[in-house]
Amino acid sequence: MNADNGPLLVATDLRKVYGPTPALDGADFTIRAGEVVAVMGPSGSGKSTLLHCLAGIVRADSGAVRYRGRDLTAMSDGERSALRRSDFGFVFQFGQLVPELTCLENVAMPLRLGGLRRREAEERAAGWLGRLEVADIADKRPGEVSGGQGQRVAVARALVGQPRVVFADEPTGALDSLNGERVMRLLTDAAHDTGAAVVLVTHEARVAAYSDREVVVRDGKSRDMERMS
Ligand SMILES: Nc1ncnc2c1ncn2[C@@H]1O[C@H](COP(=O)(O)OP(=O)(O)OP(=O)(O)O)[C@@H](O)[C@H]1O
Repeated sequence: MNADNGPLLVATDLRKVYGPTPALDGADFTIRAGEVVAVMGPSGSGKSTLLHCLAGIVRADSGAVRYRGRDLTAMSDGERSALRRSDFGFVFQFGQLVPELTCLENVAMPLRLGGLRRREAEERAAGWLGRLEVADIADKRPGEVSGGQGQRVAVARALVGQPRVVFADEPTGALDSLNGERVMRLLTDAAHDTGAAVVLVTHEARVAAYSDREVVVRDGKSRDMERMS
């Protein structure tokens, strides 16, 4: 199904309430392999909740999330975490690197957790640091590098395991515009090269400009024109 670039991840009529607050109120979403889709909308509209449901971090109250034909909402917690580790990568706004580890060790960590030997994991991690143009800070700890460098390390860590989908929630939110654009260019180039899809939550038009397509969320509702029957 995906070999011919069919939908990779499809969400239908997602609903989620937090107490009296409807965070999602009938949200649809579709992404294909290799596509970069920006999820846009005002603050509090439900963008992050949608991303968390798509990634299987949060379970929607109703609606379906199908990933390569499998319904995420019907999986056990263990199955969903295994899927997240094997198929998904994550980049958040900040605070995602382990402060005690070097940048190289941070990037190698997903591979080490997957059972790869240290030497091979670190060789691959070094390759990704080079690709993200931060090879020179491999031995520094996250507290010793700039915000832009740290985000490039986080992107390397998200991509090192060759995920099929990268979930990025305001990945440039803490960066100035020059560094933000650099991170977006490196993230989208790397994703296009590896064929990974990117779900990019942002409220900034200049960040969304790096996407192939935009989905707008308003009051927990999203319209996805690409939705397949
Ligand atoms: N864990 C939670 N507990 C309670 N309410 C929540 C929780 N997560 C989200 N909400 C509420 O759900 C609604 C949607 O939040 P969400 O974070 O998805 O919006 P957003 O569009 O990503 O916002 P922002 O752009 O400000 O990050 C908001 O009213 C928010 O307060």
